Amino acid sequence: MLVIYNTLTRTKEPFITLEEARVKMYCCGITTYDFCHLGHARTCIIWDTVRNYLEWIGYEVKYVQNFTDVDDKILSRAIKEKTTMEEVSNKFINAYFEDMERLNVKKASVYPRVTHIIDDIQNLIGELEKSGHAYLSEGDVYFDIKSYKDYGKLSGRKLEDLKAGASGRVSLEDFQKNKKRDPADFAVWKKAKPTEKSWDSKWGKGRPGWHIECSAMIKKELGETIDLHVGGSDLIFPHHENEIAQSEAITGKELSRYWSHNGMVKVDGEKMSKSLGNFTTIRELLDQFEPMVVRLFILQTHYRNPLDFSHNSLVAATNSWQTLSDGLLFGYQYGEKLNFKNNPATELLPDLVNRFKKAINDDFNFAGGLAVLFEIAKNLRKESNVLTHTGVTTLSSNFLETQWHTLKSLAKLLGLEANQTTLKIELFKKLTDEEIDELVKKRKIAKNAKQYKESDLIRDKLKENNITLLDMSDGSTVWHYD
Ligand SMILES: Nc1ncnc2c1ncn2[C@@H]1O[C@H](COP(=O)(O)OP(=O)(O)OP(=O)(O)O)[C@@H](O)[C@H]1O
Ligand SMILES: [Zn+2]
Repeated sequence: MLVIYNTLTRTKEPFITLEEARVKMYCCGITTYDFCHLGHARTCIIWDTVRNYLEWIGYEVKYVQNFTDVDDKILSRAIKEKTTMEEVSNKFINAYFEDMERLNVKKASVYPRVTHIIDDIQNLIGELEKSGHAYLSEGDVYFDIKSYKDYGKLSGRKLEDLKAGASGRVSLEDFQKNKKRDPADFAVWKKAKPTEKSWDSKWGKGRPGWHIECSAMIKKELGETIDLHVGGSDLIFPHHENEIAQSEAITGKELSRYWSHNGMVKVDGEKMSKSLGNFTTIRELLDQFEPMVVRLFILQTHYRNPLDFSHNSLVAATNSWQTLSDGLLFGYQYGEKLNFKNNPATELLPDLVNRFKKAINDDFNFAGGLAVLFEIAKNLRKESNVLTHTGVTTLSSNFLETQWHTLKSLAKLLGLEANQTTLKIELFKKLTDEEIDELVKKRKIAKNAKQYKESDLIRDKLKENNITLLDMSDGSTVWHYD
């Protein structure tokens, strides 16, 4: 039985869905004003893996992730680059998909964008206003926090603390100017300056506030109550608290049964973030490390804990990936010699599967699941050494194939794959310098054409031949033997 830590109740609870065998899941996505960094990658990889797992244990999952494509930061970038918010957003949404594909993050079922659902957002604000939960003030519409008695239930914050501005995130300015009734009231609709991109509304020209978009998107795509709402822990307050207030004030029903939050990626103890300038973009990272190394690095730490990023921690993950990929490549290397049947319907080894499931069923302990995979990978590597040195193995071919198949299937579920390629590079064959140069050239062409799967594959294949590539700042690539 799967149990999940619920931020709302601060306990682990059995996961029981609203409808049998179905999960309605929502994740707060990115604001589209820059390339994604490792922090964003963590959030996306964790919830992608959760979604894969839920599907594997038999749920049909509708997974919705939004793009915030209206925001002050997008606007200021558009002004700086003399372009539109739409252009800026499109560029970074495309970049997002490229990065995620490389990290093996599956596409969500739907990606709503703020600019596509302005009508729904306005309708929701209209409902809030009509029911006395929101009020118009000088062109802005604010949510009236006092009108919702449960405010603070997710974060455990008290309204009195918020009033005192204790959180440091509540703007007192509008309150002091008498625009807001309460310091903690937040904007659901913001009046636009004449030069800004805006939409007509009954409150005048303006744009939606940040929090209201998620309430509107959830309602539109998933309904009044969902099973699982996820996101980074930095969003618990105020964003998720405000989502709850807006949605529940109207429906009187809970917005989500379970609230799950992943910990932050940190650098020297501080959140990796654009504003602090301590971030490493996914693409920068993938110039140095294989995508699977990044994915493994993330899954090795429990999702609720903070994750410290350093170059050395990724080097350590590279070594772990080497072990795992040795196991994952076993059948490709020796399958022919050992007469593997390659039957996709091969049963997985039940004992290993049960241990893997037991770990993950305990609040998505992927690290526990990985421990099972490492055990299999090490066994296979041992056999691989025996085969290389003696040419024979004492274990039955059937047993080895089932182990390999189990490893491959469970690793795939975690998004970890060491696929054989259509590229004709023979494993462990000594490549000539010319062959290596040719492959480096091919990789560059693939990279320039944004065919990252292909370019990553070439680098991985060279790595398997103990050749490391270094991308230099002048755009050239040099290689050396490890
Ligand atoms: N350092 C981090 N570690 C883990 N998750 C993060 C981190 N930074 C942002 N996220 C998550 O990524 C998702 C998208 O966030 P969003 O686009 O709002 O980022 P952001 O807060 O603007 O980023 P930044 O703080 O770098 O400006 C959210 O679920 C958020 O919780
Ligand atoms: Zn949200």
